[in-house]
Amino acid sequence: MEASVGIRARPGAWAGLEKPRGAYSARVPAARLTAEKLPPRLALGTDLRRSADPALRAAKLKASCCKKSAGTVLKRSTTLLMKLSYYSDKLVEKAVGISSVAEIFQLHSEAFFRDNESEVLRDLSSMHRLVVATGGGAVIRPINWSYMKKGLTVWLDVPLDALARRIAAVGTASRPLLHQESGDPYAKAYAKLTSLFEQRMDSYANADARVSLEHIALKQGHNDVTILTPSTIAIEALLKMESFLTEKAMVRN
Ligand SMILES: Nc1ncnc2c1ncn2[C@@H]1O[C@H](COP(=O)(O)OP(=O)(O)OP(=O)(O)O)[C@@H](O)[C@H]1O
Ligand SMILES: O=C(O)C1=C[C@@H](O)[C@@H](O)[C@H](O)C1
Repeated sequence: MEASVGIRARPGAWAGLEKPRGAYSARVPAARLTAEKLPPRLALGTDLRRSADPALRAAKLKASCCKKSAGTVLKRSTTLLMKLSYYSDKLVEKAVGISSVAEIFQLHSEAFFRDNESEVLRDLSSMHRLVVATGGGAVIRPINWSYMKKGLTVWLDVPLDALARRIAAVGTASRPLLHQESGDPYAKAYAKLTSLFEQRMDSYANADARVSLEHIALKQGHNDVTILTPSTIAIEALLKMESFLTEKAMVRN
């Protein structure tokens, strides 16, 4: 996850959640964004097709900017609307017949990976009712936006420090654009993520909705993005998508 929108949002996409999952329940402050407090049409498991909101009813909801966990939650949360969720990196691996992105970069090249990534996104763009978590670099090719914009795009905006900590904790071997043989893994990952983000931030800003983990944490009264759960992030993504659709409908009318 060198990058993250594509909804991998910033390089590194979403989340510094490297701690054991069991630890969260004790540490997570009571979330303000609970399913009960959501408008009924966005409550988890609700059939969005019956929504009173025509924009939501009509939406072919395709969130191409969520990462794997948030994407999975989004799919589960909208079971009746979404049928499938995909992670484009995995589809590229499958298409190429090589089991890791790192190896694809090594045996072929970044350009070869990007060509395959574009083909995967093109194929997904003709499908309906799915959630796609893209690789973080998917944002850099304008053609990919023409595919991703067939649906709703969401930028999961994760602080670079949280991304660097998570990456340093698990190692950079699987992340070809971040991998360094020597040096402090956190410092190297942070420096590289920063330069990638500088190159890509205008592209991430093309997303229809931005979900800032910093903002969610602040709403919950703290500043630790590492304790936000995929469900909390997915709920915020649904709310942001709803706002986007509402504003779009208002402009149209
Ligand atoms: N249900 C969960 N509860 C808490 N943390 C989780 C949960 N699911 C995943 N995580 C953690 O959230 C972080 C982000 O996971 P995820 O795989 O979605 O991110 P990603 O950006 O797709 O990752 P990568 O870029 O490495 O492919 C990981 O550290 C993962 O361990
Ligand atoms: O940010 C990037 O450019 C990348 C992110 C990963 O998901 C992979 O798609 C690949 O490692 C490139």
